[in-house]
Amino acid sequence: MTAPAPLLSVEHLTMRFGGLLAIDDLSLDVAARKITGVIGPNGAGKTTFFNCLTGFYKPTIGSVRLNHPQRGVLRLEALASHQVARSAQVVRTFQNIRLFPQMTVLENLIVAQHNALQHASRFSLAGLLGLPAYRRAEAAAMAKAVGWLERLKLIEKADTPAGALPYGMQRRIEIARALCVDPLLLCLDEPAAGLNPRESAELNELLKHLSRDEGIAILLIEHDMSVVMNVSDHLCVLNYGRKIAEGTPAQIQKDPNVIKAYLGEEDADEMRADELRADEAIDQEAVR
Ligand SMILES: Nc1ncnc2c1ncn2[C@@H]1O[C@H](COP(=O)(O)OP(=O)(O)OP(=O)(O)O)[C@@H](O)[C@H]1O
Repeated sequence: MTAPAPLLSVEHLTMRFGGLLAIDDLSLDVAARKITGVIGPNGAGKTTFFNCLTGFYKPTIGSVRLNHPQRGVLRLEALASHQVARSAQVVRTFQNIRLFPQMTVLENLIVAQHNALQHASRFSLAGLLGLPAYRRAEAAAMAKAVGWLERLKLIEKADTPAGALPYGMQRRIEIARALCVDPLLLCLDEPAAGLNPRESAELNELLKHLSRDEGIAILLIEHDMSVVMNVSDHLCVLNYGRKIAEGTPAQIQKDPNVIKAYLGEEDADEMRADELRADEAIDQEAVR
């Protein structure tokens, strides 16, 4: 049986800022309906990678092809950021929370759908006159927002200003807002940052639900290993802009290049020596 075509194919992606090579010849496939984690030490190029995928940066070299089920192959590197979200249905969240804090949770989710509403209003006239097409689009936007708030267990907070809610809940609202754009691929930049262990565990469940039950592919940048190792189907490790390893979480955890990148050469040697000593101790114990 042949493997299904990847949802996203990144080929030879390179991003240069003057003399700095932030992404260095990166190639990576992202599977549909799966969670792909992108990890690496600070400054490895993870956010730059997201910026190249989502139209915020034009890569210096390389291509990013999305296999859209209805629209065929789309070249993301040639699209502006609003087209990446609207036409390619590749949606992202940011490291820092970007909700409208004075608006209610529900309003934040409605605003995310302004493109659909703008179209239905034919850029204001139909909206001003309250024509049926606009009213239908408004009702659909409301139903979608309420649906996601229910599924993400946020419905009780629908009328609360987003800025008044705890940090972990605001992170969840950001994900709910991104879901209102019907993503095929959801790119999450450190969604566990600032969460306590209980909130991180809830995030794990949510991400698994979105990929397994809702069929949404997720690209996940995350430093919190309790999240990324738990939920990822596949991992890509970057260091100084280069891919240094790729595989399942179990493979990545024992990859010597990854251990070296995170711990440094000396600490990695020390860790290997500790492991050898522990193995020897077990062998001696077995002989006795
Ligand atoms: N707009 C920019 N102009 C110049 N250099 C940049 C720009 N954006 C990122 N960089 C540099 O590119 C490199 C990669 O940065 P990036 O933010 O992608 O790393 P990261 O892996 O996301 O790091 P962190 O985990 O700390 O968020 C860094 O050296 C950073 O200083």
